[in-house]
Amino acid sequence: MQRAAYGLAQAVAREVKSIRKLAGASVTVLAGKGNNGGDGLFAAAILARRGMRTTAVLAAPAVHQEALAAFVAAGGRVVQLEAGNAEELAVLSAGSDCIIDALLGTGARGGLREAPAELVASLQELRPRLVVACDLPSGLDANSGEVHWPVLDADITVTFGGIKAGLMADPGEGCAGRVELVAIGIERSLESISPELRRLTDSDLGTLLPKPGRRAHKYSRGVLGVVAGSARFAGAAALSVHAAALAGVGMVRYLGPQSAAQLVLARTPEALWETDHSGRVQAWLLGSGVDGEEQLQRAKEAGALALADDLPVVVDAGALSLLPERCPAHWILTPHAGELATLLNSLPSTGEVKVTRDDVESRPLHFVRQAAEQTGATVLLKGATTLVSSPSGVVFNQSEGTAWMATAGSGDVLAGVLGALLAQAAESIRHDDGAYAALCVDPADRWAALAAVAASVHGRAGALASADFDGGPITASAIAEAVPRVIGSLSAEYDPTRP
Ligand SMILES: NC(=O)C1=CN([C@@H]2O[C@H](COP(=O)(O)OP(=O)(O)OC[C@H]3O[C@@H](n4cnc5c(N)ncnc54)[C@H](OP(=O)(O)O)[C@@H]3O)[C@@H](O)[C@H]2O)[C@@H](O)CC1
Ligand SMILES: [K+]
Repeated sequence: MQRAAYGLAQAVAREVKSIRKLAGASVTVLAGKGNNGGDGLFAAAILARRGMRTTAVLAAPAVHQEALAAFVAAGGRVVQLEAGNAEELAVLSAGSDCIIDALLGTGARGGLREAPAELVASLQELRPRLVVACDLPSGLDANSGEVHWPVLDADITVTFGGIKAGLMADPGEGCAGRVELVAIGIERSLESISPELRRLTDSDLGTLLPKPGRRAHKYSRGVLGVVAGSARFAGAAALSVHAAALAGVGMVRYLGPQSAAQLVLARTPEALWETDHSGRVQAWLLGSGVDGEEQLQRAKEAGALALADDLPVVVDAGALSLLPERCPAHWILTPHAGELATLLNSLPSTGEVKVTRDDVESRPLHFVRQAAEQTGATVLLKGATTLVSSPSGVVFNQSEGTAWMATAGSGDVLAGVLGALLAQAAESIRHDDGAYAALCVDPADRWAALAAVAASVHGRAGALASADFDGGPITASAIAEAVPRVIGSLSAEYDPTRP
């Protein structure tokens, strides 16, 4: 507890010092009855000894006794939250330079209630200057990221021992601000526990990104078959094919109506327009912008071929209604929240109660796992934080993008990037050359890991494209154009171990 409190106090002191002098600055700790409140009070005691004006708002009649005694001994002021004074204390708290939210931690059941809920709801409206959450924002479920409102949005969450899954999955991640990890001596014992969620780092991405061998040629690099776009949504075809080409695929075979093919070839002359399914491919991308009987039929035929040949497939948008009864794990579905709700409702196993888009947005981790388990496919749920669930229940998540990426065509670019990675890795991933094993990714979860690589590359490309405009808005085309730079920055030019 002392290590946790010290780490929390250090983070608060650093942040306050970036705005004003520490001595004389004010901090209010909102303290609940459990050890989370204890951490907050011990941290505030350290800050009081460093010259800060400290106030503790006690949210329960009895709080951590030792921590309260330390706080009082350090000169802290104590006020008791009661029915009737929540608004007054919200105004008092919002006037301080920093608020530490230590109401509830990992021992919470459900969210804030009664006076603490009123206090936090009022505070949220008052927009405090700086909020630091102790371990996690109070009201957030540490294991799932589900949120019991009201929650005080944090600028920084200082979390102890390990990053909780709830800080990496929406909507929780959206309330947590920047997450900082403080070591408290339990890290070794956590190593044997398999994590609820995995996030790939720069070096993981560098390891898993497919790279050509030195004597590679276009066919050995992987060919992607694409059934995307339609006369109505020709742009989706152009974007997904272009993104696939930029993500390093050996070649793209495009199947679709002439009007869409013209746009595809104008944008990506490297692609081939095919009029039947006979050309060899290593992976398929089906569905982005697919509309109308004729193009749906092409997607269906490609899906049947992929099943027969045991090839990996990206199943996007319009093709999500074409799933076989049971998909293999190397079929990667890429729905957004609304599409995932529709997909779940179409499955016989979902039952009577319909899933809505709001349900998926409130419990994305739960529903992405459910979809993967019920379909047998790997499911990539698009969002500010993208979650990828393997049918085994192992979930990866990546969150490198920017809000500007919520723009038309962004999903088509992601589908293209993922298709390109699948085509390149289709062979090597099955007999892992060591890369997946080195990262402790089970064979069953390799497809999910590769999909997470695609989500990360896409997110990073969006962030990079926006940075080119000083953080300004971007188009889906700009995301695609940034993909080679992201891949270049993460991986070597070629793999010396491959022919
Ligand atoms: N684990 C570790 O190794 C370390 C943990 N550390 C710290 O401990 C924190 C976990 O502490 P914790 O277990 O005391 O839980 P916490 O959330 O503070 O209090 C829960 C208490 O409140 C109550 N309560 C429950 N729900 C409620 C609700 N909705 N509304 C109101 N009350 C509610 C419930 O009491 P009950 O009502 O059951 O009597 C329960 O006893 C963790 O987040 C981290 O900060 C660090 O110091 C480092 C080492
Ligand atoms: K907290």
